[in-house]
Amino acid sequence: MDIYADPAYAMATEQFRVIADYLNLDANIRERMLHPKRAIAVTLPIHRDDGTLQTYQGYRVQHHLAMGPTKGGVRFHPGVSLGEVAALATWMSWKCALTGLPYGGAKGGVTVNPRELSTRELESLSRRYMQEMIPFVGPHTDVIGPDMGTNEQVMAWFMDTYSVYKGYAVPEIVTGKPVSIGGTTGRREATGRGVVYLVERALNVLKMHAEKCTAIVQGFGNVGAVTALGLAYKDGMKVTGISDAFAAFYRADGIDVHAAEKYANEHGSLAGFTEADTIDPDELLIQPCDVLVPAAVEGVITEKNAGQLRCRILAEAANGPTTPAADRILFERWNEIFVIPDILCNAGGVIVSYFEWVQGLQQFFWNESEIMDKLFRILEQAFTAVTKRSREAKIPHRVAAMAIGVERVLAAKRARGLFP
Ligand SMILES: NC(=O)C1=CN([C@@H]2O[C@H](COP(=O)(O)OP(=O)(O)OC[C@H]3O[C@@H](n4cnc5c(N)ncnc54)[C@H](OP(=O)(O)O)[C@@H]3O)[C@@H](O)[C@H]2O)C=CC1
Ligand SMILES: O=C(O)CCC(=O)C(=O)O
Repeated sequence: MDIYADPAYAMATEQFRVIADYLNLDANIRERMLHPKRAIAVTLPIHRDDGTLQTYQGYRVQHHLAMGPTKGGVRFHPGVSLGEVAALATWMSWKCALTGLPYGGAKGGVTVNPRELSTRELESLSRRYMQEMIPFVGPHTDVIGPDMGTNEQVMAWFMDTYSVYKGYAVPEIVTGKPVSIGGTTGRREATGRGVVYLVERALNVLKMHAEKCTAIVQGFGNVGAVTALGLAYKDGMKVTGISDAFAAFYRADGIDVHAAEKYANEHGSLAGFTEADTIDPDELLIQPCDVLVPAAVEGVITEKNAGQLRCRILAEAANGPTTPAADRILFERWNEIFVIPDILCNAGGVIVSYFEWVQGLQQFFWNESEIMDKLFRILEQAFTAVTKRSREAKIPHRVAAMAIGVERVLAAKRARGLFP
């Protein structure tokens, strides 16, 4: 659809076409399954600290409503567009269905560089975004969570704005919020810990030993940093490469990831980190390693570099890191590169968000080991289902993962009589 014209939406559309062909879906069903149910675009005016009024563009896309409320994060990033948000919402649908969560997919975003805002400006923007969304979201309609550029504090402002409007605390409107206001233990680390768990499962299938492996992680935010720390200090891997939006680093003998984390926390980015050599960010992705983890933006594995990747496992922690053209190359290399597709690889975040929502609705809280046990059980089921389907049908992991998700959404829509 033209209103969603964007490279990310073109990717989501093309990926869906591959699955629809594989599942032999007829044309009417394809249309009905792919296009988002609702798209909301809002203008967000805020007063800057210098007294000027500035407007930002915000979005929320709710992909389908057949299985429960919609669910997904809100992204604050300069590259946000309606089409990107629609793509991310679509991927959320397949991810939630693959992992058995009772949700349709959603995503939100604001076209802004949050680094350019003061804390007061960021609070104003976050509150205004939630104010504009109040008619369209709710604990049983659409449940908001974090994504790139947003964090626990932003979730707390969202929750407070919604609760003040309602007149009572509604923690279950938002997940990824601080534990002090009804957040869950384990959400902050959930996505990265899920990535680490799935990498361990892939190593197990490939009969590889973590302590003999090297890893490169692109992106050093919530997901990338937790993943790099887990691979290094839980699994004993040598992390030879890391990067963020400002700089990329490589060290064949291994990077001290704790030192990098400390540096990034103190300086706001990895730029200027001296305990590894700088490297061109594009070159970083094609260095030899056992595990490559893109954990930043979409479309970084392309037809240009897919043939040059020298990893054994590609763990897609980011949403949509691999373009369809790159995918075709990876399909040909599927005996060389074990792909953990994004909708499986980064599902730990939304799974623990689901636990947070359930705990909020019940006002009954679980401890961290209960959360992690339940998280790993769901990831294990999804990993087993994807690899089994792939093995039996001789299809790549992404096709298997998406096919399971799409089939489940289709089954729900059929059961409700949404198709004639
Ligand atoms: N947070 C979550 O729970 C979930 C996140 N995801 C996905 O994981 C990915 C990362 O999200 P998250 O960690 O939350 O986001 P954060 O905002 O916490 O971190 C993003 C990281 O990516 C870096 N980055 C941005 N652009 C580039 C680039 N072009 N090259 C290299 N690094 C870059 C940022 O650098 P800098 O800080 O310098 O800007 C930052 O280190 C996204 O695709 C997101 O959709 C998926 C599931 C759940
Ligand atoms: O926890 C959430 O709802 C956000 C998760 C998310 O946005 C994602 O999985 O991409």
